[in-house]
Amino acid sequence: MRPGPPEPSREWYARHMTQSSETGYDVIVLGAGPVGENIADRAVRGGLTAVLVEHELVGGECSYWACMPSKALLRPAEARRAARQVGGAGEAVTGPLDVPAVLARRDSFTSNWNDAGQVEWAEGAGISLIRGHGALTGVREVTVTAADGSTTVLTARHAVAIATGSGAAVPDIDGLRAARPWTSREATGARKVPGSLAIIGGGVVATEMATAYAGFGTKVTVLARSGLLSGMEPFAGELVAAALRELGATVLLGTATTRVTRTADGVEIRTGDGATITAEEVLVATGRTPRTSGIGLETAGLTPGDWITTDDTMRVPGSDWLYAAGDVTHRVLLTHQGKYQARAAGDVIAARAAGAPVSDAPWGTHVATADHRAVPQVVFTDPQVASVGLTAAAAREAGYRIRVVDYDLGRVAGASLHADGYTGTARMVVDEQREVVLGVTFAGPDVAELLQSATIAVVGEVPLARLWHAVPAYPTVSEIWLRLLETYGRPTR
Ligand SMILES: Cc1cc2nc3c(=O)[nH]c(=O)nc-3n(C[C@H](O)[C@H](O)[C@H](O)COP(=O)(O)OP(=O)(O)OC[C@H]3O[C@@H](n4cnc5c(N)ncnc54)[C@H](O)[C@@H]3O)c2cc1C
Ligand SMILES: NC(=O)c1ccc[n+]([C@@H]2O[C@H](COP(=O)([O-])OP(=O)(O)OC[C@H]3O[C@@H](n4cnc5c(N)ncnc54)[C@H](O)[C@@H]3O)[C@@H](O)[C@H]2O)c1
Repeated sequence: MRPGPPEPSREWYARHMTQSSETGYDVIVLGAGPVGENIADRAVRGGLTAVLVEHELVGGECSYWACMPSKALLRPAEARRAARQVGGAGEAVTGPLDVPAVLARRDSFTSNWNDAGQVEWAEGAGISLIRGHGALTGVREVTVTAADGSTTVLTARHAVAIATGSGAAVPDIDGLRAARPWTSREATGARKVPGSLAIIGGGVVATEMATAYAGFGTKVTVLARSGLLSGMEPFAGELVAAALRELGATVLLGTATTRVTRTADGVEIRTGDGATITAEEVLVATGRTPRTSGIGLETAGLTPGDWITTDDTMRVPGSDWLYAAGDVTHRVLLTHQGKYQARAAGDVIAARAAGAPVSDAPWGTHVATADHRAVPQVVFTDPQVASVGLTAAAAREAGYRIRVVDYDLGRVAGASLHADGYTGTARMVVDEQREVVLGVTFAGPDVAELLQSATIAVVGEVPLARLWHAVPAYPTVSEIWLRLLETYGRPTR
């Protein structure tokens, strides 16, 4: 079962190539994922010309093999669960998921792995596009090799921005590569669901895909070498592990994978404690690797295969023309944060080109300050986990004097109305010295939309005394804010 989109053919490349005699642009952007698109867009809005170089699909990983298809696979089971958790409605939802319909809906979100819509958007935004593999070949110079082997040398008047993203990392586990494992691409692009699926990893991809496939009725086994979602508050991973087990998945924590073998029936996996797990397919979900090989980094004094370090304006230190943003920088591997970096990069490139003032102090127009301590993320498991800012452990490690406030989400009136037997936890991490919120985590059904309130509190460094005046409507789940504030106690200053 090797699902997913076919590689674009030569004819396809030829049909979609933007023919252009123009090879000089103000800005060249390598990689047309969500981040590259936004760098180009901001540069054009700033009065510059920009070209995107893309060797696969315009829209990148997020649109075709990551955010969108994964959420499309998760949402139907979540909607079904939500209805079933409300007495009176649940009785009307008795059948299993219609898996072919779920896959068909997923296909509509990936436009059947056709990027015509995104190409149209780029054209409308005044951005040029060149199909092919791009590589730096000199200062402000990129050479693009098309599928037919022809090359075009592009020169940039102001900047080259690298937004080539990341690919799935396949760790050096005995036999794993030879066993032809699924990566996130096959898991999000599957045409049929396997009867059983083993998942190596305990992070975001592992937990989301375990939730999706368990919801389809696949027999899922998660092999996590430590806990689940280990960078988050501990209760998040515990809640997700319990929910996965309730869905029928086997969750093995503290379990190393030592060998993987493909057999006639699927795969056989040996664990560190000597057990053998069998499954039809194995998904490796153990993090990402930068797409920085074969893109000429050495011409700029950087090391191919490494993540690219930048300053907060996304410029590579020591260079006045080379920028990078998105996954390839390893700052934060999330679409929304990469696009935020892209807006800073596109705007600062335009400002520098115009000789305009650059606002690069923390929280200025041209910097991605939030990357350091105000990153929002939703894990779309069921229950969901939504977090922003520092966890208690990270805040302590950073030297803050903190107070941790926990509250049982199920005790909030709006939550009990939202779902019968609502179970969840909220945590607020407070900087005791300034009495501002450093981080918030919500874990529970449908908490995703609560997150932006927390992000605003963290980024705005809104004093708790003022937050008392942000009154949540009754009876919404947002009343969790009132409960957290009451539990902390009203500041007197
Ligand atoms: C399964 C999964 C689910 C995810 N879900 C979410 C989510 O729900 N929310 C979220 O915020 N993030 C999510 N992410 C992370 C998100 O996908 C990435 O953070 C995001 O795609 C990064 O965008 P990017 O533009 O930096 O890179 P990419 O999306 O990887 O795009 C890079 C582009 O560059 C092109 N390219 C690379 N090298 C070259 C070259 N030499 N020449 C020409 N073109 C080149 C590639 O073909 C690609 O189109 C998920 C990731 C995975 C794996
Ligand atoms: N909803 C979302 O926002 C979303 C969804 C999916 C992915 N993503 C992003 O994509 C990125 C990649 O996700 P991911 O889950 O692959 O990475 P991750 O970093 O979240 O998790 C990697 C997991 O693999 C384990 N691991 C690493 N090396 C291993 C090895 N050699 N053997 C066994 N286990 C090993 C780690 O312990 C961890 O549990 C993440 O940074 C994530 O933020 C985001």
